[in-house]
Amino acid sequence: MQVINTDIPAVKRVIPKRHGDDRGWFSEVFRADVLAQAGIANVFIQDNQSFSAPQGTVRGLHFQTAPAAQAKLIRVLAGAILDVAVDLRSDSPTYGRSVAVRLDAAGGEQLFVPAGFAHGFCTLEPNTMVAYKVDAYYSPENDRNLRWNDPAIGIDWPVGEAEAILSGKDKTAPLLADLGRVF
Ligand SMILES: Cc1cn([C@H]2C[C@H](O)[C@@H](COP(=O)(O)OP(=O)(O)O[C@H]3O[C@@H](C)C(=O)[C@@H](O)[C@H]3O)O2)c(=O)[nH]c1=O
Repeated sequence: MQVINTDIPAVKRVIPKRHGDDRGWFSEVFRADVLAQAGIANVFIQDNQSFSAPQGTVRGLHFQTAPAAQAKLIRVLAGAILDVAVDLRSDSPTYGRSVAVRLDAAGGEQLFVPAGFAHGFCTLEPNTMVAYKVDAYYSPENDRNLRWNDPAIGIDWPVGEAEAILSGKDKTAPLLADLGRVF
């Protein structure tokens, strides 16, 4: 398992090793000790899974505020996504900047997104299944969102507003400038 910093070093790519043979492959997809050595010592306590039928589904951008702020470890079980993290740490030199990484079932790469970031993804294939671990329980009172295509963030999404499929609440999410200090 390799752990590689992205352009925002707190967000990390996690690349599990695959042991291939005639049957297929075997992979350790979660190793607390290896991740801790690489600076990911979070205790994950909830596993989530979502299925998106249409390609071009956008979920996000989402985060939970304190005391329920969540770190997430994301992977794709079927299909592919462009996975995005936006830095919302107000004292960060990269505040408002984002990183985007392709995650797919074929490659098995994962993304670690710490607390202090908004997270979202766009499905790049139909019938995409995403699984992620979080280190704080779901808390509807602390659940917040941020506009996926806020020009102030400038994420290079693979779909435009006309094609993207979003939940009602994500369509009308606040802009970064209207969020205030959240972390
Ligand atoms: C996130 C979540 C939702 N729910 C419920 C609330 C609602 O009725 C239904 C669907 O919720 P949402 O529309 O928020 O689901 P979704 O848009 O898939 O939300 C997720 O998006 C990605 C990008 C994330 O990063 C996640 O943390 C989460 O916010 O599931 C839970 O019961 N537990 C949870 O942990």
